[in-house]
Amino acid sequence: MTDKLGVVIVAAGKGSRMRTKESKQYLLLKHKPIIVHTLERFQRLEAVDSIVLVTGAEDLERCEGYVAEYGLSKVTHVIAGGQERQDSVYRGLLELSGSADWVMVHDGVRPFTAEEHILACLGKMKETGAAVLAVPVKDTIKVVNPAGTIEATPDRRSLWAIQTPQAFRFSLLLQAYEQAARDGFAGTDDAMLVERLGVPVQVVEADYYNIKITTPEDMPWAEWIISNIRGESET
Ligand SMILES: Nc1ccn([C@@H]2O[C@H](COP(=O)(O)OP(=O)(O)OP(=O)(O)O)[C@@H](O)[C@H]2O)c(=O)n1
Ligand SMILES: C[C@](O)(CO)[C@H](O)COP(=O)(O)O
Repeated sequence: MTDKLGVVIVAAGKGSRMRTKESKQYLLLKHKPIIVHTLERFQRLEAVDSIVLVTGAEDLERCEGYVAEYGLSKVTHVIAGGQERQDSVYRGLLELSGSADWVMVHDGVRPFTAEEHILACLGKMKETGAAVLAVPVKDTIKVVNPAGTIEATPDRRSLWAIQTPQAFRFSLLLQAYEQAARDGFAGTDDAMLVERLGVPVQVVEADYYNIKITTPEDMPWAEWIISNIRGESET
């Protein structure tokens, strides 16, 4: 059996919560677009065989330009995404079909995942078939009803904030996406689609620097992380 690892990096969102004219994945950090920082993290991993970059239809040429300019030789496909993240991931999976045994899905706007955490996620995936990075929540979380009244306080020890990469046996994730499409089910991450098949997904603890750049206040934090913790020489 072969052991090929494909990566789907999704970057076809509009970044509406960032409220910038330019989509957030193209904002610069240390003179380089965020999406390039993210791609470089996976490009340098020996375990990765190929990367599918999923982007907006209007940004295909720009992204192909980045692939050439930054020598991202593992990016084998640059394709257009869909309306929702789930549609974009599904299109990426279809490109890898037949060439990958394992797959990692990653948000294009998470440029600071530590190499040791990606490798730990891969290790757990090989052992169990499905693993995702996450961190324990630091706040007390409440369930609040539409009238603004607290209904419950879940035990914090069981709550984790889920990140990417999310890593799976390829056939399992494809099956989960096909089933979700048949059922018209929309989830907010990849694990949800696998969970609903009744297949266990393992959580691997990462760190709080693996942020998804989402809203304007994330940018100064991202600048600080890249300057102090996850520069190009750090992993
Ligand atoms: N149709 C979509 C929507 C999202 N994404 C990608 O999924 C990742 C996580 O999504 P999120 O942070 O929610 O990005 P946006 O959808 O761009 O943000 P917003 O919801 O603020 O518009 C991002 O890398 C984003 O580009 C995608 O590929 N295709
Ligand atoms: C997949 C994800 O990164 C997990 O935290 C996240 O769900 C994706 O985007 P969202 O639109 O911010 O939920």
